[in-house]
Parts: sequence; C-alpha cells; structure tokens
Amino acid sequence: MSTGLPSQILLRSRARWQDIERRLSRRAHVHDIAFAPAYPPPVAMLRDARDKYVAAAPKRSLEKELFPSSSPRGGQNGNIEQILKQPSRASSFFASQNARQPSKPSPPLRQRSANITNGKQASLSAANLSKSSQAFASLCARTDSFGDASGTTDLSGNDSTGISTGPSSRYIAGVLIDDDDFDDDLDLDIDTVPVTNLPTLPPPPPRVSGSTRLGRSEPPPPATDTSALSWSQSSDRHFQPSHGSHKTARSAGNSVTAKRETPEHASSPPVAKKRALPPSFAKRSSARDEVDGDCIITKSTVAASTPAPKKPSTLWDATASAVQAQKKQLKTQWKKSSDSAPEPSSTTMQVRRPAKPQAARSAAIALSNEQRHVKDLVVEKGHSVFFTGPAGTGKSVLMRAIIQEFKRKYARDPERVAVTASTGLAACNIGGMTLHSFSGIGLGKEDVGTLVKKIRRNPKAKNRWLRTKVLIMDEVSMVDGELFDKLSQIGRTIRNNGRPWGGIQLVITGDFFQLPPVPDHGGKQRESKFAFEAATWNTSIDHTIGLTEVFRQRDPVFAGMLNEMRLGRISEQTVQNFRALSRPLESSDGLEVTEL
Ligand SMILES: Nc1ncnc2c1ncn2[C@@H]1O[C@H](COP(=O)(O)OP(=O)(O)OP(=O)(O)O)[C@@H](O)[C@H]1O
Repeated sequence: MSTGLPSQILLRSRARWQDIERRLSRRAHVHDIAFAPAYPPPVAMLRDARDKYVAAAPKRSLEKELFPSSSPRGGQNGNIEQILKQPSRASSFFASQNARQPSKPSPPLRQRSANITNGKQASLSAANLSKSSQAFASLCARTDSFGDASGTTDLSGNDSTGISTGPSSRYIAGVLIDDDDFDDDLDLDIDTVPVTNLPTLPPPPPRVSGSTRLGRSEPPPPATDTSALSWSQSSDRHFQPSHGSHKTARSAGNSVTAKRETPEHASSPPVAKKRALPPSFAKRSSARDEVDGDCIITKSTVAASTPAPKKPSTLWDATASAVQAQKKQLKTQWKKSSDSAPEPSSTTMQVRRPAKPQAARSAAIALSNEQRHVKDLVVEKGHSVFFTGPAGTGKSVLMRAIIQEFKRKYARDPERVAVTASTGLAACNIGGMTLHSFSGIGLGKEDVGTLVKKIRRNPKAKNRWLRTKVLIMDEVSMVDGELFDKLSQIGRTIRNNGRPWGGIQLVITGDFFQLPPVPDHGGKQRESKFAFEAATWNTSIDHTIGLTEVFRQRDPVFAGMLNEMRLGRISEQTVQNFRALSRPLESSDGLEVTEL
C-alpha cells in the first residue's frame, strides 16, 4: 500500500481497514528490518491517511452509493451475492451502476429507485463518476467480493453467476431488464389457453344409395348435443346439420358430409325434407303431387326454377319478338280476309296496315332512273350535287337513300358524313342536326374571323369541320346566301384548304320555290338572299339536277296544275279547273273555317 492508491480504495469500510492494520502489524513484526530504514512505520502512516480521508470525505454516502456491494454494512462482509439477493438493495445497486455510465444515457425503462431521482447521483462530478467506475472495476476484480462468482453470466436468470435475480428483474450484459418494463404486453388480449381436450370428429356417414325416395316426409333430424364442443365459442345451433346441404349431397349420391355432423346424426338414416313452396306454386303443383307422389320434388323444383313467362299486361309492354309474332298474325289474317272478302277501301287499308319505319319504307322504294343517276354521281363519283324538283318528286326519298349509302361506305368512321338541314324539323326528318349546330357558329352573325376563333375554341365543332368528308344539307331554300358564303370560307380556313368548303363534298337538296330564308330583321335590316345567290354557290356545286317525275300525285292534270302554281304562272285553264272544285264547306262540329 502506498499513498498513490486511489483515495476511494482507502475509503473502504472500517472493518477492512482494521483487517489491513492487523495484517500489516503482523508483517511489520516479521519484516521490521526491511521496512525500518526507508519508510515510517506503515501502520501509523496508514492510520493517518485513513483518518485524513475519513474526516474529509462524506463517508456514509460514498460508501453507500459508490460501493454498495463491497460495503460491510449489514454484516454482508463484502459478499455481493448476498446483497443482491435482497430485491430492494439489488435494485438500488444496479440503478446506481446505470447512473455511472454517462457515455450511454439510455432512457430509463421504468421509474428507478430514489438513488437516481433524488439528485445525489446527478450532482456527482465527472471525475467522481470516472473514479467510481474504476472502483467498481477493482471491486469486480476481487474474487472474494463475488464469492464463487465465475466469469460467465447466465441470461436465463438462474443464479449460477452469483448475481442474484430478484423476482422481477434480470441483469443482462450490464443492462438491467425489468420484467415489469414490458407491462404493456399484458394488455394484449391473446387467448393462449392450450387446447387439451379436442373433440374427435365423427366418422363420415355411410354412402347414401341413390334409391332413396325424396318424396317421403320424415321427422326432422334431432338436434345434436354439442356440449362436448367446449373448445368452441360458437352457438349450439351452429353445430346442427345444414338440411339443405345434406339434402343436396344425398340427392346427388355424394358421400360428402357436413363437417359438424355429430355421430348420432351420422348413424341415423338420411332424411329428406319436403320443400315448402310459395302458395302460388303449391297450388299449381298440388294436383300433380296427388297423382305422382314420387316426383314431387322434381316437378316442384322445375316449377320453382322456371316460372312461367309473364303475359304482357299492356300493349306497349310487349317484347320485340311478341310484336313480330303479332305482325305475322295480322298479316296472315289480312291475307285471308283479302282473299275471301271484297277489296277494302284505301282508307281502311291505311288504318289496318301497321306503320312501317321511314327507313324501311325508303329501302323498299325502288329509285327511279333520275334518282339513281343522282345517287351514283354523289356516292360513286364523289361530286358535289344540288338536286331539286317540285313537291312529290322524291327529293327526300332520294336523300335518305344517299345517306344510307354513305353510312355504309363510311361504316368504320361515321364522323365522315355530316347530315344537316336548315331547320330542326327538317333535320329530324333525316336524322341529322341543324347546319348551325354542325358548324358551331351559334347564330352566325359575326364575321368569318370571329367565327373561326369561336369554332377553334370549341373542340367538338372544330373536330367536325376537320373530320367531315361529305356534308348533307336538306331544305337548302331556307339557308341564307350570306351564311352559305361564311361557312364556305370557314371551311377553307379551318381545314387549311383553298377549295370551296375546304374540299368538303356537298350534297344539297331543296326547292327554292318553297320556304325562303328567315329574314334578318334584327340588325342590318337587309333583305335575305337565297343560297344559290351566294358568291360561292357556283364554285361549290358541281352539278345541279332537277327531278321531274312526281310520285305523290298520279293524276297528271292535277300535277300540272300544282306545278303551274309552284312556278307562279297559272294558265286560264288551270284557274277554271280550280274554280270548278269550289263547293260550300260543311262544318257540323260548330267550328268556323278561317279564310286566308
Ligand atoms: N322512286 C319512287 N317510287 C315510288 N314512290 C316514290 C318514289 N320516290 C318518292 N316516292 C313517293 O313520293 C312521295 C313524295 O316523296 P318525297 O316526300 O320524297 O317528295 P319530296 O320531293 O321530298 O316532296 P316535298 O318537296 O313536298 O317534300 C312519297 O310518298 C314517296 O313515297
């Protein structure tokens, strides 16, 4: 021993000091000669040093806090194992050891002992902490301090290392792990009760023979006792057999059995439950049930699965096939009646014959030669054509035939054909839209530049202008000439094509002797002009064709009279013929005829 030893070692317990004194006294007594010339008597020197440090240092606290395991207090005689076997002291010890590791300030796993929270350890200086570590190292080096401690640590908590684990704490590799630190795990609601008594499932029932009669009404299977299934929390009725599935399996001759079938049920013969049908079905099949009891289920099943088709309650509820059947029936009846009965009047025929769709009627009509010529010019040769003619010459019929041909031609790209008319009603007549809607110009009062910008802001209208190859225009007599010029210029601009209408093929029809364009009385008070008066009319139209054959009137004299009126050049003979038709009008319904 010398004065160079750490002062903390000198602060050990009084008992140890006494033990040292005793030993040194013995050594001095034996080796007095060796110590005498160079050093003062060692016992006196050490006593002085002890008194000096004991008086200077807070002995009790340091002993308690820095060397709790080596303190002889409590009669432990420096045996840490005995100290640590006391839970409270062990906790205090490890808490203080953890507090002495400033380089690893890990957050506490749980509320520590008062040694940490009372501020005493926190007030220790860094130097004291370092010294404490050294002292603890020297303490650990002492074999007598740990008794029979070995160099290994048993993480299982069994006390082979001499470090006693309390009831709720373990020391693993210098880290205190308290089992209570994982108290949150207790909140996990995991049912870990081991299943020890699992019930044995019943053996599969014997195969049901296919000769089981399904029509027999037998008592339902008894409720099975599920008290043995204590391992499940399911309701008891869940363990009762499912009759529907059993019946299906048995009827199919299948050996598959429901999982929850109990042994009692498996041993009982298979039971077929008679199906309960709705009252309406039961009434219908009751007669057959009485006759053939063996086929009750089969017949009832058929009745339930394929209900009889509903009869249409009203005429307009009929399906397409029903309408077709009615048509055939009416046609047959009409043929029979026409063969047997005298020729009915035309009025009666009009009423009786079912109205055909317009497309079907036009398809049934065979085009005349002049009509066919126009259609070939338009569809086959792709010319821009304007065809006109008096009323009843078949302009509309021809136009519908042309549209049909174009739609067939551009079936993969129907946007190539634009069907328009000057008015909404005329557009509906041919299944199209108004010319204003197609072009996207609104009322079309602005100049061409403004209208072009307007169209370019409208993607749909712009797309129509760009995609259209053929423009159909019906009732052209009501299209204003100025509008016609504007549209032609718009087509050239948007399609970036210098040809009239930007190269769009025009198919125009109408009768300029009929309704004129709507005059613009709003702004400029100008007189409206016909489309054929437009500046671009002649360049836009390749062929102008006039239909002459009138189909609406078969009387050529009457057709000639109408044609004179259309042209405004009525002959004297025509005037006399019309006056000869004059007669007093009879109005038996009380309505007065308005004179124009
Ligand atoms: N090729 C044809 N064969 C038989 N009938 C035809 C033929 N073309 C037209 N018709 C009939 O002539 C009648 C008049 O046809 P449509 O209405 O097409 O004439 P329109 O010239 O359009 O008359 P409007 O100028 O008054 O509208 C219709 O009843 C139609 O069925």
